[in-house]
Amino acid sequence: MHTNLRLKNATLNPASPPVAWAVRQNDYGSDENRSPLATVIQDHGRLDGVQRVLFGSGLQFWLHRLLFLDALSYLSHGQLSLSLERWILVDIDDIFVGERGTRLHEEDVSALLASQAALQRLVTGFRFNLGFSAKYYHHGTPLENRGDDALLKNREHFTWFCHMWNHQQPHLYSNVTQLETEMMLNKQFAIEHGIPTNSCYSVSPHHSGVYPVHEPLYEAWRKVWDVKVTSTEEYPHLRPARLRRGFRHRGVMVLPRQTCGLFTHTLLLERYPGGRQRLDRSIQGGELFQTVINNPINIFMTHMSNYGNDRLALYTFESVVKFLRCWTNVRLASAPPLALADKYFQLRPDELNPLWGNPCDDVRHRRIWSRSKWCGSLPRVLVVGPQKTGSTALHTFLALHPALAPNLPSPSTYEELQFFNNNNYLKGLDWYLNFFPASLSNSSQISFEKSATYFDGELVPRRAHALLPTAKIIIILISPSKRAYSWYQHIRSHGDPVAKNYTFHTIITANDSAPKPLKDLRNRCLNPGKYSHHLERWLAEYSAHQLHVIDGSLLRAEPAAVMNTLQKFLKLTPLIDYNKLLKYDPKKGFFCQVTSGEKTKCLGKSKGRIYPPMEERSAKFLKRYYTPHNTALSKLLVRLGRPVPQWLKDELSNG
Ligand SMILES: Nc1ncnc2c1ncn2[C@@H]1O[C@H](COP(=O)(O)OS(=O)(=O)O)[C@@H](OP(=O)(O)O)[C@H]1O
Repeated sequence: MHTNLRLKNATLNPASPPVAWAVRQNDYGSDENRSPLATVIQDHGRLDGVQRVLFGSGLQFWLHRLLFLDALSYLSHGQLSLSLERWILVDIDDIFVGERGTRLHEEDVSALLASQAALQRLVTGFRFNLGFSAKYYHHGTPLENRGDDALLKNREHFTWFCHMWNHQQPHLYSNVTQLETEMMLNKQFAIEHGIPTNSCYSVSPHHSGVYPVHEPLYEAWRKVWDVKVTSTEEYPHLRPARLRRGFRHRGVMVLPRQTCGLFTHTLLLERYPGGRQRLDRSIQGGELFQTVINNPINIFMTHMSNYGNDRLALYTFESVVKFLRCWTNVRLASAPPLALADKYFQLRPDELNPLWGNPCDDVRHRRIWSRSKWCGSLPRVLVVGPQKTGSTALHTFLALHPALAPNLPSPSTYEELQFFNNNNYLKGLDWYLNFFPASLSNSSQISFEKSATYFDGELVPRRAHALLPTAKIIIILISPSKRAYSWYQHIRSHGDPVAKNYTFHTIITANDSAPKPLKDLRNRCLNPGKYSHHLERWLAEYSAHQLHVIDGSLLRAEPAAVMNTLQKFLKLTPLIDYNKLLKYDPKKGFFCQVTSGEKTKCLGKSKGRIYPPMEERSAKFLKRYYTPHNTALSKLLVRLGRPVPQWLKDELSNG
């Protein structure tokens, strides 16, 4: 079905009359596109009850894309519909910054106002949003300086936001005070010239400091300008554009910015890269048009110089808006950034929490990443737990290896950083990086981190993979029943009020009508032991060869053998003989680190506690409870070609 002709002659399904179909001839666009395009057919599905919309020529043709969206909405009875509301904000960046000879004259400002008035008739509430760097005010030719004055004279017709005073990239400043001082200069200028200072919006030259996050920028913005919203094309990456997202950090909402094809180097319509035809294609159904169709909220960045000369930007926006109004029913509107940010995160609340990537994994990000920071020392090994499986012992053993370096201890979370699983993550990447000093990245040591709560943390695998995609993940598994009991003893001895009030048996057997604190404790006690479920979540992010599963019973009984295998998995050199480093301590009942001579250094009292054995009825309950999970674990380990630990075989035996 490639032409109208064939389509006309086709009988889609003779037994299913009438077949409604639509034919459109592509009479729009260049000559090469003029051949008849077949097109879209609707099958009412009278024969088999399945309604269909069939496309004859793929989705390359822009109109077909619109029809495809309509078809989805139609066939799903509106359930797969996009709203027709489209929000547009056009930032004009670099006000006063442009080079001499490229800046606005008085007539350009008049044209800007006229164009804004024309756009306001098509886009409700439209106003150009002007970002200024005041250091360059009056730095043009005499005619251009009159252009600067015309902008200021008409200031109340526009909305305004601060850019950097001197257009300097914020990541080049390591000092908040310096940034604040320069922002204050811009603010002073705004106050003197009656420019409004309350938009709560700002952007940064070349996205510097916004993402990857430069903490001093966020701090100075908040202090000087009360910035609550910014925008960037860089989160998580520039490309692909359709995957750009927003996030919130330190109270600043970062919105994704879209590309409109206008840059500082695109000064003239007639010299547009690829020719005017290319820009027209983008406007008339192409990239720019599709961008507005695909994004409910569009923030476009343009530059002062796009509005001078032959006023490329005015042509672009007026044309695309007219085209959209002509060919679609979208309702175009504009609003100040703060209102747009609220709308954006109402639509996408799941994006509020950021997902930090490694700035060094993207060349563009590396360029706007402060020189005073580093990323080479980020951990390449994560010991993820779960809790009470011997993770502290393993951490101590790993730290004995000369090729490995643990993170610095945290004063607030002690030996564990607990970055990926809780609110420390929202403190930002710098917080985490500070535990892995830059000196590590120059040495031959590999850094590692152990936080035993990572294993079952819902968000952890995804967050860890975003930052450490090549890391090796180490998991220790012991009998989930024993783990649950050890955990109960652990929190009880830490004075947990619920654990103190209830027996282990009451907690594990609590049903869903039990009081909430009891149910919560039951879940925290039992859920980490659903090993296969959590392993699958890790496997959804990391490939199997990055995961190493340790049998916790072996770690306890034969740590040297376990460490030997682990060293090979981590490809560590030199291979260390742990038989020389560890020794069984009969008093402690565990292997401990050999210090001098016959002496050993063991873990503290909180590891290897003495507590009564588990009640028989609890052991029976847990064995039944964990059977489906243990069965799934056994199958999973076989599927991965990993050994099935003896404790797992025992748990699955009938005895
Ligand atoms: N070498 C050595 N020394 C001391 N303890 C050892 C060792 N090997 C394994 N274990 C077992 O580790 C249990 C504590 O596990 P974790 O370190 O993962 O606990 S925590 O989650 O970090 O709190 C701890 O659990 P409890 O016996 O219930 O205290 C020990 O059984």
